[in-house]
Amino acid sequence: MDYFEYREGQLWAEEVRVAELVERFGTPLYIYSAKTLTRHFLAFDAALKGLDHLTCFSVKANSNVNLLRHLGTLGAGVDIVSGGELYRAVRAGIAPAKIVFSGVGKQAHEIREALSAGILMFNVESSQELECIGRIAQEMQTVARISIRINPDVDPKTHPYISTGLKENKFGLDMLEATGAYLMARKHPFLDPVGMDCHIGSQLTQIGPIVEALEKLLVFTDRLHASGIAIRYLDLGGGLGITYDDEQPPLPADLGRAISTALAGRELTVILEPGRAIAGNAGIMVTRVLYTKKTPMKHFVIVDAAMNDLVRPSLYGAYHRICEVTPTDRGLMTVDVVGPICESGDFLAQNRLLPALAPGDTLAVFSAGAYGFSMASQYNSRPRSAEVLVDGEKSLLVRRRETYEDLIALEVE
Ligand SMILES: Cc1ncc(COP(=O)(O)O)c(C=O)c1O
Ligand SMILES: N[C@@H](CCCC[NH3+])C(=O)O
Repeated sequence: MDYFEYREGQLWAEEVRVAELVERFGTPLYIYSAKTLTRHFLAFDAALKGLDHLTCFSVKANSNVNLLRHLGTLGAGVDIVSGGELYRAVRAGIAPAKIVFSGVGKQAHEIREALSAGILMFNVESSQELECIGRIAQEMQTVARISIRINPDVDPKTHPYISTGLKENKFGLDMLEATGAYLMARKHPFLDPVGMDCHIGSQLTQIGPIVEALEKLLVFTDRLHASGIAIRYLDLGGGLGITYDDEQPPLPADLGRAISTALAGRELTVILEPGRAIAGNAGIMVTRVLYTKKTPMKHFVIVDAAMNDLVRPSLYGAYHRICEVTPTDRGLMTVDVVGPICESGDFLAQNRLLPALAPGDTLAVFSAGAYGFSMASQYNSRPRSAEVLVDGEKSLLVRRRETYEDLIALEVE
């Protein structure tokens, strides 16, 4: 459930008219709902009630500092995958003790930065990375808490580009190699193996694969326990899907119940790293129709947002619901909604039934709060859009629209 709704013949973001935000800030425009973020974050918190737990929002889904700060005030930790994300998290006031660091290619300077900050733990993705963290921790004379990311070889039944827990994927270690890594870490004076991690994929619409992975991990923690390695943190990653179209993904409460059942009697702190399930339906992107165009084959609606603003349709063929900001009763037409970028892959929707549109109309692209702005680029030298955070009747510009000067600011002329 989210707080974008049609009332009095127009679209509202909480208590603010979307049309008013468009007048103030222009298009393309990302609009987030603070109440929706809160609701989704608290749903995870409630789902894990009764268990020691930490919900670490996945910064890659939406890395706006203001949004991170909002989640931080609710008690969120974060999952980061780069020094840049660490920088954002610290700027947002996230307690370092609530930060976990994932990713297959952590660089030496990023490891140093994370150790200096005092993060909770590194989710280690290879034996070489573990050695590197050990070396750096020794140089810095500090102990690095680590968790090994296990690749459980479970099919998450999602888009192949965002499936991460199959043995052909680059993520994590298989259990044999992980055993060696844990034994190495146990002996190392500057490594403390405190956790076990897995993240099998994103936009998961079934709970079964997560439970299958969890059960494999629990068997492994028992084996390690027998070798004197006590796992304290079990990080199950993110991955819960959201409704873009007609999917009915499991709710955080379903996941919570499955975890509680599987963990019965164990003393583990559970960490989850949701990104999309918290931010996805807490954001929309608004765009304006520039032109319409009829060819012998198709009707095109050319809008001012493009694949540089929201790449998911082009990259994954992803579906995003698109509706008029101010609905009309014009007749329906099948159209492609396309952007100004010089690529045929630049579309927001294909063969979509929409009311006959005209230049100047505004459209809301829903479910754009996760992997929307965070994946935006300046391709075709298009300044990136503005972002606004709405909270009740208040609206705050949390990132201004880029200018032409911004486009070349880092270039050396
Ligand atoms: C390690 C890790 N944790 C968490 C997430 C967040 O996933 P999601 O947005 O599907 O919850 C991702 C992205 O898939 C990830 O790679
Ligand atoms: N970027 C993806 C999700 C990838 C998750 C990253 N591990 C999306 O837009 O759906």
